[in-house]
Amino acid sequence: MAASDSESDYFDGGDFVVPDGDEDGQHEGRSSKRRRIRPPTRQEDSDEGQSTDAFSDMDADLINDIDTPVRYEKQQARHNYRSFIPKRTNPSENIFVTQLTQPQSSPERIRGPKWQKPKPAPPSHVPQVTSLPEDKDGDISDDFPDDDEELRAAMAASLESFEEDKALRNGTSNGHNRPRQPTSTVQSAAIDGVFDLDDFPDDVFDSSPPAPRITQPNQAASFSSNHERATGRLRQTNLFGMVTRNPESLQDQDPGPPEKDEPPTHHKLNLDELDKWWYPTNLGTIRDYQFNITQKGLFHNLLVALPTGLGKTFIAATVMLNWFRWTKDAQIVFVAPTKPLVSQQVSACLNIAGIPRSQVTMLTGGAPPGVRAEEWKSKRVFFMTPQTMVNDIKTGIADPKRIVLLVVDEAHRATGAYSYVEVVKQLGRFNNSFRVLALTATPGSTVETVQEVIDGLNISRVEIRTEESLDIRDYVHARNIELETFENSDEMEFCLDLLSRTLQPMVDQLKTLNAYWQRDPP
Ligand SMILES: Nc1ncnc2c1ncn2[C@@H]1O[C@H](COP(=O)(O)OP(=O)(O)OP(=O)(O)O)[C@@H](O)[C@H]1O
Repeated sequence: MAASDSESDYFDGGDFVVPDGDEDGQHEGRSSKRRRIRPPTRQEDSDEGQSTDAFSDMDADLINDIDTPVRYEKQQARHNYRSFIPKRTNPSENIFVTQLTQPQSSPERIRGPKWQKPKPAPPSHVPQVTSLPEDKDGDISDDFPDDDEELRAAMAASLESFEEDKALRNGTSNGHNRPRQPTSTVQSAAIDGVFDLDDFPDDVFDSSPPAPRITQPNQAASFSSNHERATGRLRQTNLFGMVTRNPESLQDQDPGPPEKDEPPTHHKLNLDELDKWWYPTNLGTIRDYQFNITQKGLFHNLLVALPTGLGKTFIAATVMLNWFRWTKDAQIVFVAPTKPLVSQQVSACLNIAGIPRSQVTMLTGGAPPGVRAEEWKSKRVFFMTPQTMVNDIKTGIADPKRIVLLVVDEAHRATGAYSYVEVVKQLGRFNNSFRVLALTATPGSTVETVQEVIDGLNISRVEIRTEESLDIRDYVHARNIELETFENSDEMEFCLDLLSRTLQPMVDQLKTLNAYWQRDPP
């Protein structure tokens, strides 16, 4: 497989290219795919409105840093981005691939070598075998491992194709009209072992892609003449005349998923931004796994299972930034299970991505409904708990049709009747055009639990990495765990006993309500 093929597979079908020069070579393997572009100007963000004070829970430094136009401009200047422009309009297929270092392929495709005895060629193509040595009974000599007519036919076709290749490369013929060598001569050469290495295509000994295409000798010949003339490329065959895989030959056997026939989204799209997506580079090195997962998250309802500390928030912030830019007034909601987590994620996201502060708010149940209603009308990015979100949808404060992206933190909680599931259910009732990005470090201990999360959040694709995954190994720090066991002192035991006795009446009460099953307090 050519290097460019591998790379395009790696980048999800080579969908993203740099439109013009200014290549940035600082990240290996990406020089032709990415370029640094200028940060957004004030003009570009001019429709973002004014900042408000509804963000009272936020980090004071953060607010100081971004709450005035001048400071915001400075903050934007600090952000660096690269933009990626899809070559195709339908950049990725619905194929489940979790290890992006492998080429994308349908899961049902047979991998590894596959060999099938060639079927006999039709009579008109069956070569003469007059030159094959025979013993006195007319049988083929034992010098040949197999006396199979089909095998000889295959070998003849294979040799024929080498001749075609040679003729093509010498430019003496187009391979289609060239005068045919008498078959018996070709076979004699095979028997005498007089192959010229120059006759082999350059890539004939390259390691082949997994499953060679099974082609009949006569098919190989016709493939050669049509395909090679069409593409100007040589094909790779093995000694049995089978054509090995190449991207063109895959098309007829791996059509991919059917085209989706979806109605267009009701969200107002920002046509100027639709042809590219942005990837912040202000954190430093581009990490391949983050880049690949982010790209998937933009186009699929994605469950990301990534160990702690590997930058799930960065992925979320980048997906949010792009949906923010792609749409004109659609809303983005980031839900986290607790208020402290929500607050932490606001700061982290705003520090990473260049979403304008004036469009962001954090809504908690503590804010009066009037304030919340006002925020839902005027802001585009919301950080909140799922319970608040459900309430706001049910009370009509939030318009579920305006939501274009839902980011779910600690997504493993999305089971049973947890509010995450309810949020997705409520959104789905009114809105058939919203993306879900679910983040977790611990997707679940059983397949059933993970499936429940997938079902509960309408997930269509999963990206899982463990600490052993190849593409994250460089970023996982070795842990040195030292275990020390301490005995409780008498004083501690006394306190525990007192606490236990205090809790006992409540535990008994819970037991009678069938809400707790143990005899003693935990
Ligand atoms: N590409 C990157 N380059 C440098 N630092 C990064 C990059 N991505 C993330 N980080 C940093 O790694 C740290 C952990 O990131 P983050 O909190 O997003 O991880 P997480 O996976 O969300 O963790 P948790 O599971 O605890 O929520 C942060 O300090 C963040 O700034």
